[in-house]
Amino acid sequence: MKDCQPNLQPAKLQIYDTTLRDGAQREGLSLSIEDKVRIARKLDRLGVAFIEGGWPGANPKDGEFFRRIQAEPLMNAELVAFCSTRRPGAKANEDAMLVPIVASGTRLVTVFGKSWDLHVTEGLRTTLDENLAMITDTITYLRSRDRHIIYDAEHWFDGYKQNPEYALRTLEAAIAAGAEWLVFCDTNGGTLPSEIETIVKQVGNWLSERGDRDSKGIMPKLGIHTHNDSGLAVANALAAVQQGVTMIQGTINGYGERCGNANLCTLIPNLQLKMGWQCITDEQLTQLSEVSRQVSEIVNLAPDEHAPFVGLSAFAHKGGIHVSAVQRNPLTYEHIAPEQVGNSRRIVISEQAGLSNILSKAKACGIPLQKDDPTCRQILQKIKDLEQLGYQFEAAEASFELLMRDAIAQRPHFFSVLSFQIHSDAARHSDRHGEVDSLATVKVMVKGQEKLTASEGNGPVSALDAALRKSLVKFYPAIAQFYLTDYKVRILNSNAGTDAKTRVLIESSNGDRRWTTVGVSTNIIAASCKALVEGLEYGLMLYESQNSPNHLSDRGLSDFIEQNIEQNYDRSNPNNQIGAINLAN
Ligand SMILES: CC(=O)SCCNC(=O)CCNC(=O)[C@H](O)C(C)(C)COP(=O)(O)OP(=O)(O)OC[C@H]1O[C@@H](n2cnc3c(N)ncnc32)[C@H](O)[C@@H]1OP(=O)(O)O
Ligand SMILES: CC(=O)C(=O)O
Repeated sequence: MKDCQPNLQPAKLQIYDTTLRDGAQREGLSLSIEDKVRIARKLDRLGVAFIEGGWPGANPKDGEFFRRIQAEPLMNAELVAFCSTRRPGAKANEDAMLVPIVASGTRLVTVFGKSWDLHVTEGLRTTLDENLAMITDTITYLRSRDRHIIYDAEHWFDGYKQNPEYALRTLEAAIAAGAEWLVFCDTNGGTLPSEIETIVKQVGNWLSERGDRDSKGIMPKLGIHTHNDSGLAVANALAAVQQGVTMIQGTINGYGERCGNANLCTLIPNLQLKMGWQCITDEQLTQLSEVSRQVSEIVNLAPDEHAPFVGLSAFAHKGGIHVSAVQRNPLTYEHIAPEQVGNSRRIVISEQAGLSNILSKAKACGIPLQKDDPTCRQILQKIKDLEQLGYQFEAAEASFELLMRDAIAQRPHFFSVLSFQIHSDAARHSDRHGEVDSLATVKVMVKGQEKLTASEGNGPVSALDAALRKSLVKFYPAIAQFYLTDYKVRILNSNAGTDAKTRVLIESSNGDRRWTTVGVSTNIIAASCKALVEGLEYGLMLYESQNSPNHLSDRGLSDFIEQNIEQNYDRSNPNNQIGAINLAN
């Protein structure tokens, strides 16, 4: 009877990804066929065992997706089609819903059926016996078409709690019809880990006993599918694994209906690194952070920067005490090595920093600073003073690097803004949204020449940005490649009303790298100007370091700066400071 035992101690867990089906049921997420194909290929490389591609026939995209994958099959994962049991009162072999399922050509089909009597009588408005017949009939039909069946027992835990006898009868129907997998679904996401453990254990025992009685029965394998409505989807999936299930269903980044599904980016590392189960290879695990970010890019949702394991901040250290300790031994503040999941350690600069943060950042920028160098403490004090004034450097790493280089007299000087004026026709703006309504005039000192330039824009900051670029591009053609990728404004003391201080964060890009700069002022245009100017300076510094003959060394930027710094540049000269501002409006 050994082969009738549930598979309680497998060598390998099988990851079943449903990003393309349940993930796509998330509000605000919509996938094109091209998106689905790109995500499927990434999942395939990541090493998941199964990819649920969608419900063929439910919409034209899903059918087309299966055709596309058939034409160029996956390398590792097995593609699975998803559908419900047949409609009440119909026959499976006559149900039009099942035609595209068979036509999708997959070996495996996941059929979801009702386990909860309430759903049968209320959701389907049919009888309990008819629901059993729907399960039997659908699976039998698909088996007759040579399909192998994963049976998703929808609302398993709620159904079992309300009416265990009926819930078990639905499983019996699925097993008798030939389902190879039984997947327990916490569809409403309201179950607690302790309940999951108890119920999976009871059902596992029931299956074992039943297997002992039924000598011809092939014992199905068990799976888990959890939703996150109580914030417990991952914990619930882990609880089920501890009770012997071997298929784990989930989605990348936890996308899914309502609050989402079990997040595979959290589940896989926990299973593999904490519990010792092999899900994907160690090498594939190192792709996890990248896959998480790429998928969020494809679905056009901002990545969760604080996501466990794969988030940008998952290994970011901000407190000076943490940074100091983590540099001595990463185990002090890291539960795993970030590289295991393809993430990396980051040191964040802020008023919470200590010397260790500064030294670590300086090293990363190729700036030779020593702990006993008094400049180090001066930089730290300056950060704390500026953050007190409203600056924030943890997001503005480019501004922080410029500040460090300033402190050690290694900041290259490209230009200075002598003055600027902006004229905004706000009345026109409200009438004709999006049209040019602002004019900026900028006077800069660049390579010994004073240049006065004017430019228009569809707002004061856009006009100022355009005027700055226009005045500089002749001297620094690389500026033509720079563009703004993000502009964030935060009012710091809103109780001061229109006198409030404003912090502006500007993200710039050269198409290859992105960098962020910060400006603070009671005048939003002055704050924007500071951030814009530093954005241009940092971009030029990057460009010239990469294009200087010596740039290929690790210290490319520092070498470049040492060679190019304008020793005679006098920062105490008021003409070299930004801030001579006149606003016409
Ligand atoms: C837990 C889950 O996430 S299950 C997956 C849910 N995913 C989706 O619903 C997305 C894809 N769905 C669709 O595109 C559509 O709902 C379709 C094409 C499947 C069905 O569309 P429609 O025919 O318009 O039905 P509708 O969307 O109103 O769904 C209700 C119908 O589904 C039936 N149904 C619901 N669950 C099941 C089931 N397990 N077995 C059989 N029928 C079911 C209901 O009885 C009802 O049928 P009725 O209208 O004949 O009374
Ligand atoms: C099948 C499924 O998606 C669920 O029960 O949540």
